[in-house]
Amino acid sequence: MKQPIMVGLLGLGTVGGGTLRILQNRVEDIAQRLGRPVQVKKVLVRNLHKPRPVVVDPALLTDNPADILEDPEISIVVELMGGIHPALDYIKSALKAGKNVVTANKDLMAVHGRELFDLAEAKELDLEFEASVAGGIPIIRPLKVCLAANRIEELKGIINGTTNFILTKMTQEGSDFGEVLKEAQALGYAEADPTADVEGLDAARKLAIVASIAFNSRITLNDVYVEGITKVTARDIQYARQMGYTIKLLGIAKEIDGKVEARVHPAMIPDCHPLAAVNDAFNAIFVKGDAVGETMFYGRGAGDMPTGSAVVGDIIDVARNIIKGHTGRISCTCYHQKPVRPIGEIVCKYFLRLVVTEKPGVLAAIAGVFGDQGVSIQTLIQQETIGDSAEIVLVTHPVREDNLQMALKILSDMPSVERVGNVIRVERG
Ligand SMILES: NC(=O)C1=CN([C@@H]2O[C@H](COP(=O)(O)OP(=O)(O)OC[C@H]3O[C@@H](n4cnc5c(N)ncnc54)[C@H](OP(=O)(O)O)[C@@H]3O)[C@@H](O)[C@H]2O)C=CC1
Ligand SMILES: N[C@@H](CC=O)C(=O)O
Ligand code: NA
Repeated sequence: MKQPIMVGLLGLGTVGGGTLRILQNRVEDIAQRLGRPVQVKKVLVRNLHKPRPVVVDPALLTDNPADILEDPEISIVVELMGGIHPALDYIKSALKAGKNVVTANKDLMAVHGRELFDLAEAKELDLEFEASVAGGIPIIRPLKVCLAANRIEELKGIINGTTNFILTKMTQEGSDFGEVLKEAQALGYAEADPTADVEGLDAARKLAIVASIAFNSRITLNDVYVEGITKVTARDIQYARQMGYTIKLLGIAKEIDGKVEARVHPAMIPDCHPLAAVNDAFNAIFVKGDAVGETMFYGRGAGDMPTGSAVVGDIIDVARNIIKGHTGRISCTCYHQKPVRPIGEIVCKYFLRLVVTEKPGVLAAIAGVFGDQGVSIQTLIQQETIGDSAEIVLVTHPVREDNLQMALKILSDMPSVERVGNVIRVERG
């Protein structure tokens, strides 16, 4: 057997554990596929004495990054630590030292992607990151390779497992938000800081990465409009069900008239939409291309083995490129710089819940404000009296977001409007 391809792992937590387990389980098959074995030479961790989720020879573990970054035998560095620092410096050092890189780190790729690609390109090295978006679901390579013939028009999907798990349990079992979040953390779905999941940042990072590839234009985290799920209440879910809708945290990116729109927020989607049936920690992404039409990618978006599956797929691909002497073949595909459409310019329907003082003429006054701002009401769902107040629940016709926000601002300043209960965008499908 020929010399092994040597790998250094940075991190042995949830994803590192899954990755190492798959490499151990598939060692012979991988060697057969490549004609050369892949061997993990060192694994960087913070705490050498912590129990590990996988059987690992203690001699492999190190807490010194130089044992990997400065080892000339290691040709693939696999970064599974997460966060920006020190992961960014380690990846840059690896690339500068001529090592190929595989990473699952969306925090980094959504902000520092350009810089890392420039380094990799200059050295003709691979920088692969399939696990960074939608865990085990193949989406980066399909967009870069299999769908390269298309002009992508739209991407729409559920790209955060933790929030989908929480919303599913709240919808199906009426569970409490905090309890389900703890469960998602125990299952290894959540980020080290789960605020990134529930506030929509994790999904926004993933959307920035896939939108950049889909529209061949660099979209960074700052370009993505973000709202998380913390304001979604049992009452919103109950109204959605009554109307035949399901609430999901969606990532949506579109190119319209040369501008790219990228947003992450809770959305109501019809129960008959395929995304409404994507439950628990599963993810799904719709991609619409001008030649292929609609495609949907579905699977597990988080967890040790599914994410490890994507990481090991990248390792095998990089190893093959090393063997054939053509690393760096598929690099950055952002050769345009398209303007980003501000959220105020989007047009959609809105579900609104307003709490107002119960007295004659209030509904007419609200309708007047909407009329002045060009917001037309499609359906008045409910007007329920609660003590001295009334809850008005309605869905608008499609309207520009700027107009809706102006109407809400005027309404909030009216003494008879006690509060805006919630505003949720309604996606038609
Ligand atoms: N969890 C998931 O389902 C998914 C995660 N990802 C991404 O994968 C990456 C890893 O996530 P996950 O496995 O969940 O994270 P964990 O927190 O479970 O694991 C992180 C690992 O990195 C090590 N580590 C962290 N910081 C340092 C440091 N400064 N020096 C040395 N070692 C360090 C930790 O060491 P020690 O164990 O000693 O503390 C630990 O082994 C992240 O970028 C995440 O966003 C992507 C898709 C899905
Ligand atoms: N925290 C993430 C993990 C995968 O990227 C999620 O919940 O989807
Ligand atoms: Na993926």
